[in-house]
Amino acid sequence: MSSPVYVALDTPDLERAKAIASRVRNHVGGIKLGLEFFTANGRSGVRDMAALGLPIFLDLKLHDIPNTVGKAIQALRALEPAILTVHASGGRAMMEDAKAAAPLGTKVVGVTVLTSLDGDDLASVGLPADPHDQVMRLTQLAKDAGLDGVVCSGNEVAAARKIWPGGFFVVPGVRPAGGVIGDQKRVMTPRKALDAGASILVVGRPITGAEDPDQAARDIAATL
Ligand SMILES: O=c1ccn([C@@H]2O[C@H](COP(=O)(O)O)[C@@H](O)[C@H]2O)c(=O)[nH]1
Repeated sequence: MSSPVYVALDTPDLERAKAIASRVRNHVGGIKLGLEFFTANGRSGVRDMAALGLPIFLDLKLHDIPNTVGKAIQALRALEPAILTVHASGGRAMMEDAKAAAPLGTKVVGVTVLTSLDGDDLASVGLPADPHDQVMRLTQLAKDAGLDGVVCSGNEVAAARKIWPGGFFVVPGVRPAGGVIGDQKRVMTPRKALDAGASILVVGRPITGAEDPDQAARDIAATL
């Protein structure tokens, strides 16, 4: 069975992304490319990374009016990513258009509440100050809109799975015990996040920022 770990290659440097991916490829299940990589390297960069042979998670977190998001996804269709993200807070119509525009084999998942946010952050933008409630609300909305799953933290995944037993749950904010937290506020260890119901785990800096990324990926894999 392939690893549930997707390594987040958050760099604008194509050669660095390729080098890390080549080093860790036997200990991860896929590659996650986000805005930093995509704005620097575009679709050709994604194709170069896909040539390494691992599934591609294109984490662009699209968030705009339904027509714009749908057209943006149409422009990405040829890349056939395994997973693609939109913000669930963009609303039901936006998510419906996103799913309709995506290739059949692409899982479209809705970002609920970013793992870098806590209750105070939510209150400061006028949302209910409980990440848990907001994640549940957006999980239900994503399900109703026909998406494939959601992104949430390990703290909410068990409850979200109760709402959506067949959903695909992406959990970032994953930190091996004792690791550096950085800008992440809602975190969990890889083992606990899987036990709580994550379908896949997203791990960036604990692997890419390690002195030996290969060993860091092995160490995480050994805990799963
Ligand atoms: O809520 C979210 C959604 C996406 N992410 C992305 O995951 C990785 C996490 O990187 P780390 O270095 O392991 O913190 C990063 O690419 C984010 O854009 C997230 O962290 N939280």
